[in-house]
Amino acid sequence: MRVGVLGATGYTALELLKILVRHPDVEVTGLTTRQEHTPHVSEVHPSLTGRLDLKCEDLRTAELAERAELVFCAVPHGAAMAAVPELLEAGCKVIDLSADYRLSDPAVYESWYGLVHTDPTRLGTTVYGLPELFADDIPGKDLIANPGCYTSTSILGLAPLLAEGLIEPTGIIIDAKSGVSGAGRTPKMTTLYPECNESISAYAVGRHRHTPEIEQVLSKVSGKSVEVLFTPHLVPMDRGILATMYATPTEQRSDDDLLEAMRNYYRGKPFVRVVDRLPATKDVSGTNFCDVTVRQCRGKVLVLSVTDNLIKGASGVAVQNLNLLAGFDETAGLL
Ligand SMILES: NC(=O)C1=CN([C@@H]2O[C@H](COP(=O)(O)OP(=O)(O)OC[C@H]3O[C@@H](n4cnc5c(N)ncnc54)[C@H](OP(=O)(O)O)[C@@H]3O)[C@@H](O)[C@H]2O)C=CC1
Ligand SMILES: CC(=O)N[C@@H](CCC(=O)OP(=O)(O)O)C(=O)O
Repeated sequence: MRVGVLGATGYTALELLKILVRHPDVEVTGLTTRQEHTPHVSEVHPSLTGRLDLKCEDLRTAELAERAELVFCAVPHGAAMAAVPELLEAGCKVIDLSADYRLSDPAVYESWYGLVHTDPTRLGTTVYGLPELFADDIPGKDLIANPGCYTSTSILGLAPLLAEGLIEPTGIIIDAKSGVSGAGRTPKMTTLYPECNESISAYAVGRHRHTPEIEQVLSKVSGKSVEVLFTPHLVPMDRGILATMYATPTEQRSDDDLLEAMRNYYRGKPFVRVVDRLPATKDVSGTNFCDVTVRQCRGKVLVLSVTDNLIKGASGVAVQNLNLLAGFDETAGLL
């Protein structure tokens, strides 16, 4: 399959390209940037030197659609919805790494993102590309909304317990920590080295836009209205997310019972590992794995979940979605 990347100079694009160049069923045929001087991809991403011989070009959407059968949109929200309709109309399949097609209600999108959605009719019908939950909906689709990084990490930890009715759907606390690459390569004050090194801080308290995404998906999984209090933190490391989550059990159960429920839920899912140990971000760094565990402590259920924000949180799951969409082996390029 010929594939292109819109926004090829960013961090998720780099991780995508590192996976795609070793994918047996894919050829990368188009890369875009808004930069006028058409840099070779190895200038932008030196680690790709000798692995991909292609320039990043300021291609029009229609030109990208001519070069590629499927396009990964690795641009910020807002920019994605400006390109996706034209790509689809030109016959391309699209996997959108941004948040533009994840929420099902345009009004919810507008209130959390502060933007009017310019393609609202596709919300609600677009598949949410978290394969561990929605794999059956992905094959053959034209557009996949790739999940957010905090969201996947949190949802994969909580979904089995909610689906099996083992925890209450309200009062769930998600305390999540992310490495700085989660904020992208585009410079921002908060991600300057002296601002974030040797420091940990919470941000977007009570108003982070992954809140409605987590609630939407977990409500679908549990069949009940799920409410979470989600607090993200920036930690001084390159990559990785740890979500520490607290919930009220519906009845007291042993750790072994809870772990067993998780293991049953993820049986046959190659990228979720239910572990006995307390997982660390290093355990999954550079991989498409999500490691999860669960404990019962002082009358609460405690769930720990880790991912690499750029792989299982973005580019790895995007390739997993490509594999399912196109009928390739689900793990192709990813193990
Ligand atoms: N970083 C992460 O861990 C995760 C990111 N995501 C999402 O993936 C997408 C890409 O993120 P990431 O790679 O981190 O971001 P980066 O900031 O690293 O890269 C974004 C890319 O998009 C291009 N770009 C920026 N603004 C615009 C615009 N207005 N129109 C067109 N192109 C633009 C830039 O390229 P140029 O300047 O060369 O044109 C740049 O290469 C975002 O939607 C992000 O929210 C999702 C999950 C995790
Ligand atoms: C550390 C950091 O800044 N992380 C990003 C989340 C990245 C992500 O998944 O963003 P989208 O949902 O927009 O795709 C943030 O909090 O905005």
